[in-house]
Amino acid sequence: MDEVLMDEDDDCPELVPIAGNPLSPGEQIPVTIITGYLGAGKTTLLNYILTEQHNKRIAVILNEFGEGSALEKSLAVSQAGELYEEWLELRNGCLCCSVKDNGLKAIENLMQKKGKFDYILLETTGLADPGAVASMFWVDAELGSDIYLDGIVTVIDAKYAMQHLTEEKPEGLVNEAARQIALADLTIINKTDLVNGEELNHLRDTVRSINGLVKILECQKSRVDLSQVLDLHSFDNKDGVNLVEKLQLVKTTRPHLDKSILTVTFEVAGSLSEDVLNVFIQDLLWEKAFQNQAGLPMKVIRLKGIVSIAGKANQVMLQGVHELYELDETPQVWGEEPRVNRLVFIGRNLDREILQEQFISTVLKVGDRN
Ligand SMILES: Nc1nc2c(ncn2[C@@H]2O[C@H](COP(=O)(O)OP(=O)(O)OP(=O)(O)O)[C@@H](O)[C@H]2O)c(=O)[nH]1
Ligand SMILES: [Zn+2]
Repeated sequence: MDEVLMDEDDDCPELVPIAGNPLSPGEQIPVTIITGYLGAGKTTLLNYILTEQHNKRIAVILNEFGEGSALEKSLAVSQAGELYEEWLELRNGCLCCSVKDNGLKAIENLMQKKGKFDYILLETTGLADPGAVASMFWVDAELGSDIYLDGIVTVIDAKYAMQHLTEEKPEGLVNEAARQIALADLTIINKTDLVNGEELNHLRDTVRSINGLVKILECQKSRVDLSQVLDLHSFDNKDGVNLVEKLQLVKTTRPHLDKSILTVTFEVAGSLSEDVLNVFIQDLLWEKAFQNQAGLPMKVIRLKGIVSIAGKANQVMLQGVHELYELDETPQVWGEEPRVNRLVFIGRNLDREILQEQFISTVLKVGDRN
């Protein structure tokens, strides 16, 4: 086991070099964020992935507030069934905060010195907002990092999830368990041994009512098919699945819980001016300018879409997490059929009709329909 030393004069932990292949430039490594409420089964999932037979060299970052020094974070690397462990020493003990300063850099340094990982899994603490962690990796990838965000996986405790989801929060505060589901690209309902079929159905319906986009797996002891967890490509379009087809299957949901998060989706034909589309998104995400019928501001947690930009032959993908969003041209070319913008919003106080009207009046008013 090698020590990772923190140089007092340096923001970045210094890592003890170990022989390995240096990272070849331009090759990006996926990171999957594993989130979920306290005790849901995140660590069980990571341990399962580390010990399961696979041909990937997976680095796992456990972000636990354990006993003992909160300044040490374990970084486990599994290769060909063998487990290596590294320690990341983080200045303020919280990976969510320190990833930004030095954690990410530490991972990159570790790869430079120890050789490339094929995959990184990062467990966030039970109460962390995965959106904040996700945003960092996302922004960093844009800046030419070696790492890209593959997806957010939320582990759900079959027995206690409903209790967590229905917990009353002070006005204005988001229920953390619901937020973790809203942000998920994949949810794993774990501990199905502790509930009956009826309870499981109710939980599944509730998860679906929050996030109309998410894939749901069910298991015990976090034993899931790894091919369903890794390489989701949730933030890019390299999974080979046509996003248009995927988004077409999404339905606007009815909230199961009071004041809860829900999914809203609509489609509008025509092509948009990119500038005006930016105005709409910024009004929604940054200015919180749109209100529902009760006069409450719409708050979007996750946003996904395919839009048609006037003058562009290719489809453009829209992705958003909290206030961060991105428009990205895809390799997919629009066909002969009329172009349709398809958007999916997950958040609070969302009203499909009002949102669609706002979209039409902001974005299509400039008369550049084709
Ligand atoms: N009955 C039952 N218990 C499980 C199952 N999966 C995990 N557990 C247990 O649930 C407890 C919590 O599991 P962890 O994997 O530590 O959960 P975690 O999400 O990492 O927890 P924190 O890091 O504390 O938030 C452990 O005692 C596990 O053994 C399951 O499918 N059924
Ligand atoms: Zn854990």
